[in-house]
Amino acid sequence: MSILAADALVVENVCLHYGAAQALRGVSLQAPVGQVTAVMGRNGVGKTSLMRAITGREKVSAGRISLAGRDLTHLPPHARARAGVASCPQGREIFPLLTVRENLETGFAGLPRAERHVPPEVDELFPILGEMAQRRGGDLSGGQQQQLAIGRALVTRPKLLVLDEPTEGIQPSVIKDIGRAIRYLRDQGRMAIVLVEQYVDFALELADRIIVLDRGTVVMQGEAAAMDHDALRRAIAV
Ligand SMILES: Nc1ncnc2c1ncn2[C@@H]1O[C@H](COP(=O)(O)OP(=O)(O)OP(=O)(O)O)[C@@H](O)[C@H]1O
Repeated sequence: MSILAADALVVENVCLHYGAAQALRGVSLQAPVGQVTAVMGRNGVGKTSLMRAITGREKVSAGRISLAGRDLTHLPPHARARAGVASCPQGREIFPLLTVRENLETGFAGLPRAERHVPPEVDELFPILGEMAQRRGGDLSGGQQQQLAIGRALVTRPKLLVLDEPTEGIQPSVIKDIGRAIRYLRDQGRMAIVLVEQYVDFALELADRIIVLDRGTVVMQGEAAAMDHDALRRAIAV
């Protein structure tokens, strides 16, 4: 394994079980700050399970997860959030009855009082959130909800941003906005970004590193630019 930046996400030999069924079998990966690490693979290979292991929503049965040198493996999700882990989960989990503004403010919980404001980059990246500040989360389109989920994650000033299929069910113009936002956040160099993505062109456009899972194990990984894209497409083709 290569020598790591001290602020990276490091996943080592993680196993995860649902009862007797094993979803992850010794998965290891590293996601450095200032890079997008895309996790790809067919349906049901364990991508969401890996994201839930990283955010603490599922307990691992073996292995270790650390961020910036801090062991997170046995911390509950709220403690990982305080340690810098933010997630935009599959399904987005917007609070439908809260306003857009209130949804953003739910990100304040783990912050010191002086930092409880929405960072200006959220409005710059997603102006629609300002325009719709008083609308209920449930009234937003899927694409707007995805932007809100990313905005809410940014409110927590994360060191690690986990995005589980942000393009799923979203129209092309909003996919472009989301891609632009991810690229901007990567280039700011303040956070590691882990992206689960089925949409190959979007992943190839954004990813610095790609990891392919199959049946709970890593079957390909490397720098996106150096990868054989045809082999990649074959590895994830349904
Ligand atoms: N809560 C659960 N209980 C039992 N089995 C589960 C649970 N969640 C996922 N699984 C199983 O674990 C395996 C990995 O699922 P997971 O959702 O992590 O895959 P995925 O690659 O994210 O799939 P998709 O692309 O469809 O979201 C699958 O066989 C799935 O059926």
